[in-house]
Amino acid sequence: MYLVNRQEMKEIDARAIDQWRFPSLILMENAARSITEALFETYEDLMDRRIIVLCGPGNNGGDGLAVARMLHLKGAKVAVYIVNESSDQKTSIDHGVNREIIDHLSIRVFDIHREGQLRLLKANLNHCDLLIDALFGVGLDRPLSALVTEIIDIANERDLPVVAIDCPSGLNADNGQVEGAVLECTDTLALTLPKVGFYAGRGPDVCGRVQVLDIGIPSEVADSLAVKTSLLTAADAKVKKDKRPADCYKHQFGHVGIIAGSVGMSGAAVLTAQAALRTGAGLVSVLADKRIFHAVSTVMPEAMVRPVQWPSPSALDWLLARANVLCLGPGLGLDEAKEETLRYLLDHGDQPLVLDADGLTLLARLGLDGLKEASRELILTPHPGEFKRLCGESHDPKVSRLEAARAFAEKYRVTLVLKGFQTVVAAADGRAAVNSINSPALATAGAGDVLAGMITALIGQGLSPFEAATTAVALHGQCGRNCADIYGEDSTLAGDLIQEIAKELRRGK
Ligand SMILES: NC(=O)C1=CN([C@@H]2O[C@H](COP(=O)(O)OP(=O)(O)OC[C@H]3O[C@@H](n4cnc5c(N)ncnc54)[C@H](OP(=O)(O)O)[C@@H]3O)[C@@H](O)[C@H]2O)[C@@H](O)CC1
Ligand SMILES: [K+]
Repeated sequence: MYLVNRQEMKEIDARAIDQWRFPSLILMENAARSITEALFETYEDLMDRRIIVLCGPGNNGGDGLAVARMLHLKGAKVAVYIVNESSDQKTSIDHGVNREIIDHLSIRVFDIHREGQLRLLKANLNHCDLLIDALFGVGLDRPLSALVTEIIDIANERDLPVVAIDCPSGLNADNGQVEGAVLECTDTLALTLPKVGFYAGRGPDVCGRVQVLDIGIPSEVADSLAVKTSLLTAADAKVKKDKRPADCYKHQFGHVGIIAGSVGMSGAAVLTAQAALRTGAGLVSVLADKRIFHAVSTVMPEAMVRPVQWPSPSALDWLLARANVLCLGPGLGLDEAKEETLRYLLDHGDQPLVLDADGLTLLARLGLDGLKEASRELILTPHPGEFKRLCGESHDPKVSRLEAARAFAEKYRVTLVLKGFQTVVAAADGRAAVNSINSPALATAGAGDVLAGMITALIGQGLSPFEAATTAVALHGQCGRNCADIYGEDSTLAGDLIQEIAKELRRGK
């Protein structure tokens, strides 16, 4: 699903109106109907609640007025407060139309133009059971005024359920930043598409549950725009590849080469390889330090494990001659021999290479300058600490994770998987995706090794690095959610995730 910024959303609305000839009032009416339906679905006792709709002067406020009308006509208890402090009390055209309609109904409508008029709102908020936020949507383009800030502060103090129409007021839909105040919402009902700001900065704290509502704009309108950002949802956890033919053989499904594990970290090699096998890799070869060879090979009879004394160009040549994709790093260690191993691999072979964990620390030591000229596709999977190390001096904590990941991937011509809550995947061509399939169960040792194995296996089966990374990230998140249900968030093991890969892949067929 596309994830849009303000400009893109406005452009989609404008094209729907100008090129697809949808009257904007019809879109507003559709929006209000979808929002009203969602409210009834989300709050079963909606008819018993005392509802306040806070409206701003623009179309977001117009949505609020139309929703208030629909709720009122269904018999709900609604009061409307319209906040408009512009000197001439100007409103958008569609806001004006909806205001006229509502003025002919028996709904209580109050105008607030200045601070002295807040007394009634304050009193009514004490007896309110649901607040609908229609102050500002994607049109918020400057810091909030003192009046609006005060209203938002008063509402936040009440600890009420708050439903945002399109976007929580005060949240910058481009980057999740907040200047001054933001209305803390229980639910955000996003119109047409989710906004980038929900998944950046303060967004995740203030949006609550996000639902995306259809308001009748055909999907072709968004397709006609070159939107480069997407949101990974459950639909992305399905592997987009053909069903295996009846007469298939293992060499059709890729040969994954893994360089991982060290004394004390043999499990990292095992988890990476098992995850690759469960994700459909036809063959998996592991180069493992000879001191952990037995530990790795005995628990994993399905993989080909070669004992190695690092550094070993001959072992790497052996792997390069066989594997069609490589993964280096999980539990590998950081000694000189490993540095030499990575250097050798960067200079030899043309298979896509996934660098994870220690592989990334080694890369940071070697320096990133050569990456742009690399003869192979590189996929880097850092957690925030490793990313900071990779960026070095250029790391800017003020830049959002999404934009930092996108800039890095473009600059170094790599696919970047910036892990964490709402993992970001970015491609060298500027595309990026944010994952919404999260689970605290994934915060466990070895979960990253599993993800690295999954990404590598999917590349081995022919998916592009970006496709493989986005699919694996969503699938991994879904496995985390399944494990949280089965074992609980606290007790999930990385190995449990691997069992879930099998169930999810079967389900996705
Ligand atoms: N277009 C469509 O087809 C559809 C749009 N839809 C809905 O419209 C929303 C976008 O509507 P929008 O563009 O009117 O912007 P909106 O979020 O209401 O805010 C702009 C207003 O607020 C004002 N203002 C801004 N910042 C301010 C501040 N800090 N402090 C005070 N005032 C401030 C600004 O004032 P101005 O700059 O004009 O002086 C203007 O009056 C969108 O999120 C969705 O909900 C749906 O109905 C579906 C169809
Ligand atoms: K809003």
